[in-house]
Amino acid sequence: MTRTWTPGTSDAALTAIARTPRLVVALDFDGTASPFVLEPMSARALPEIVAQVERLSALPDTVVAYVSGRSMDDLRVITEHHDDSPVVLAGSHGAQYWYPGIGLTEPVAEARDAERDDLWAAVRPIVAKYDGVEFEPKTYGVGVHTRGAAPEVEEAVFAEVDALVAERFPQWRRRPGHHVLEFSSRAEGKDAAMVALRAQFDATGILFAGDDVTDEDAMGVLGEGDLGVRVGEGATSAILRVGSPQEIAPLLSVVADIRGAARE
Ligand SMILES: O=P(O)(O)OC[C@H]1O[C@H](O[C@H]2O[C@H](CO)[C@@H](O)[C@H](O)[C@H]2O)[C@H](O)[C@@H](O)[C@@H]1O
Repeated sequence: MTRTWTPGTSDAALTAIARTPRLVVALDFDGTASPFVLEPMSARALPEIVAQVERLSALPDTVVAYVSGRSMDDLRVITEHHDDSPVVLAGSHGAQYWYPGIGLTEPVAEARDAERDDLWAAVRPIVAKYDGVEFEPKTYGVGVHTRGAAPEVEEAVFAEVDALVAERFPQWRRRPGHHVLEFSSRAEGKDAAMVALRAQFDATGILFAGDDVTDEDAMGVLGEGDLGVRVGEGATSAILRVGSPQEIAPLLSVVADIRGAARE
């Protein structure tokens, strides 16, 4: 049963995750660390969340990761990430990883670049026909954005792209999101990212926060000792729910306060 967390209140689940011996704090980016904006590459994490990410990253046995559907190159830009950062990145819904001291890890499977280029070439003219619809090239596929489009336009362009992919690229994974429809040649979801981060850092607990359908892949593999936090409305298997990205900063602050005090 999901319960709503209100900033300024205590919660046993936050206390428990803060006290886990080796903690990974994994944050979805768009809609969780960053409020939605019209232009995808202008999205940035809220400054108050960045401050808590820095606090948590400085604590012993504590790792912070952004786990996103963005391609890694774009994720590094919008998180203002640098080569000396302690922050881990998982991009392309868990198909790409950047670790401190290691950098970008090798892809675990071949990219299907030629097929992806064919997909781009087929999708671009569809997108161009509709007002307010944008094309996002992605390392393993494509995103079709409709945040700036009328509802009937969104319905029409998604139907047309769906029909194209069903006919020519039927194996590609479909992911609907907030005013975006994506297709990827890679099957990994954020569940894979939880497995990878747990193994990489020998985590005894993962705090994962996310706002979207794709984030429920991650929520679904959290277990005893972990904590899922859903941002905003929607069906979820998370333990806690907050109203908006603005409530993620106080939540992280509670965890950092308890964890910092326990390690003094
Ligand atoms: O896994 P996430 O980090 O949540 O990424 C999911 C998709 O987010 C991006 O699109 C969303 O955010 C945009 C910027 O705020 C917004 O304009 C758009 O309407 C949203 O759907 C991103 O562009 C996609 O590549 C991500 O997969």
